Amino acid sequence: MKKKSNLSTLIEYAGKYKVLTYLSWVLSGISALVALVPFIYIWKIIKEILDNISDLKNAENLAYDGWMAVIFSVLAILIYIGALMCSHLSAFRVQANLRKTMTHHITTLPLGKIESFGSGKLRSIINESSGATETYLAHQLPDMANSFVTPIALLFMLFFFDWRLGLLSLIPVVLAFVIMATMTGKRMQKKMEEYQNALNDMSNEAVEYVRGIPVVKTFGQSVFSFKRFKGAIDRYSKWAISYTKELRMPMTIYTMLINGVFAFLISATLFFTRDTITTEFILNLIFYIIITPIISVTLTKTMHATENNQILNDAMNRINSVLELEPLSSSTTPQSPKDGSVQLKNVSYSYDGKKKALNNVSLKINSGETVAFVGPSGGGKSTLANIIARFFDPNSGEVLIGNINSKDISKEELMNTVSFVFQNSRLIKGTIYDNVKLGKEDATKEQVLSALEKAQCMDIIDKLPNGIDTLIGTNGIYLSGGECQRISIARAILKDSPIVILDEATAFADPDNETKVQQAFNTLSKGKTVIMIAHRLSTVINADKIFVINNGEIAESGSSEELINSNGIFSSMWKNYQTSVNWKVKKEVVK
Ligand SMILES: Nc1ncnc2c1ncn2[C@@H]1O[C@H](COP(=O)(O)OP(=O)(O)OP(=O)(O)O)[C@@H](O)[C@H]1O
Repeated sequence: MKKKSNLSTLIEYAGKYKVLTYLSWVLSGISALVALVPFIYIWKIIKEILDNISDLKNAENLAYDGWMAVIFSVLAILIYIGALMCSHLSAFRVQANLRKTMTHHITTLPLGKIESFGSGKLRSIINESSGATETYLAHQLPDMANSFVTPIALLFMLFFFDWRLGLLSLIPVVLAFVIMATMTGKRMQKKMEEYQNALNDMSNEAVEYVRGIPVVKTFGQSVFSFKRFKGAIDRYSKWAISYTKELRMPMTIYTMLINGVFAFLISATLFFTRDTITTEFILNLIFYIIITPIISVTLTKTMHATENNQILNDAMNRINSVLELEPLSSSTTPQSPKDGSVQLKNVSYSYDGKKKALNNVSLKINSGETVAFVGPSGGGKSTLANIIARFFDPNSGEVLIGNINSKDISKEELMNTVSFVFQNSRLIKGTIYDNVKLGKEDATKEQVLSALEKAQCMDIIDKLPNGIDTLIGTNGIYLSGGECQRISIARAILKDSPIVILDEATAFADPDNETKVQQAFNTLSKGKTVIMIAHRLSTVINADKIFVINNGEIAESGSSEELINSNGIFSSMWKNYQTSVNWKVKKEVVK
């Protein structure tokens, strides 16, 4: 099947408004034609002046022709405005529909894929790339229709008035075209690509540099940290200098040819018509001198058309990179989980198709059990928890929630069955009430307050100016990491799902916060199946079962007592932990 061009794909997004896009081209083309009519009246004016040079009183039509030139100029502008109105109406539709399609598509994607893609990149594609399509459709396309019609009409006019002058004025234009082709060919497209890369590189390094400033300041590394940023600037400037040098000669010749058509015309015609010069010929010559600069304007617009197409292709490639992300499959005959158990059967997963983050993992967690995933950093604990919450589907194997394959449970029911409290909980920009109510749409204010109380959040509410109706994220009202996590726990308490996954924070700023988060966790966990991604061993000791995850596999499993006595990975982690606790205690005593 023939692949649709980016432009036709884009126009489809206008729906029934796409007719306006076509209309804008037609109007813009007509405006280009009408814009040439005043030149004919100018020709008539010059003719009348030359014919009546001895007594200008006889030139009776001067005022009429002058007015006609003005009327047609205004008419051309009005038609062009009409074209732009049509193109804008359609382009805004396209932009809005593209954004809607992309945001809707994002809601169907696995959460893990969105995280991997990067929220910054997604935001930039939704805003900027769709914005680029609006500029293209609203302005550049009608202009391109205009600059397509103008040269054809001009060509016709050039040959109509005097074919010899027409031919002469075309010589520099053809030469300019040849030079333009060398400047926009394949090699130059590659150069443009290099330019985009150098630019991206420089802006990435700039962001990294700014991000790293606190570390740089702390460690007094100002010169070294600037090195990479400077390297990117140097690479860009080297590219810019070589590009400019390469284009220096063709660009100079191009500009001279395109702007010097009139000079060429004068000298060439004077040379060829030394003996046979007539008034009519002078008239035509003046007319050609007036009209040929339009060629340069149109040609320059054509040159930009290539650049505009490149920008559109780049935007469409980015938009497609989002739309081509595969959504989560959903079952046509969804089933409900039978209980709060979790089972994995031979689950494997790889982020990049090469290295396995999980390798043939099988495990069973009974309803109501509290289990902990522990193990070295990068072992696969988070990946395992993400697969259970269906942030990803495994490459092979099955995940059963309440004895039902998670793919056969509707997305809504799965969300109601599994709660995930993240380590770095992010809150949405809204009131505390809005944030907690996300856990249960139809919750009453009393239920929200009770959840906040159970999650040890009352001290947070008390210090906020408007209590639970305080808008967070604005007016200098921000919460600490531990406070955000407690609000998220309140949300999970309100949701009251049978399975809870807790990604434990690695460190707390103060002991009071730590105790409160711990108490909130305990309340949330009551009567639930709890899966804890544990980063600190102190919290896992009471778990019913501990799974030690290493290199994407379950290296050991059992109760803390069994594992401590088995001389395996957990046992050595435990010994290290004990030593560090003793060390801390001794330090306290010495103080
Ligand atoms: N989004 C991602 N894209 C690519 N690779 C990833 C991604 N997330 C994790 N990985 C890789 O998968 C492997 C398992 O990582 P995972 O985060 O599951 O480990 P972890 O045990 O939770 O580590 P930590 O305790 O440091 O959080 C690691 O090799 C990691 O580099």
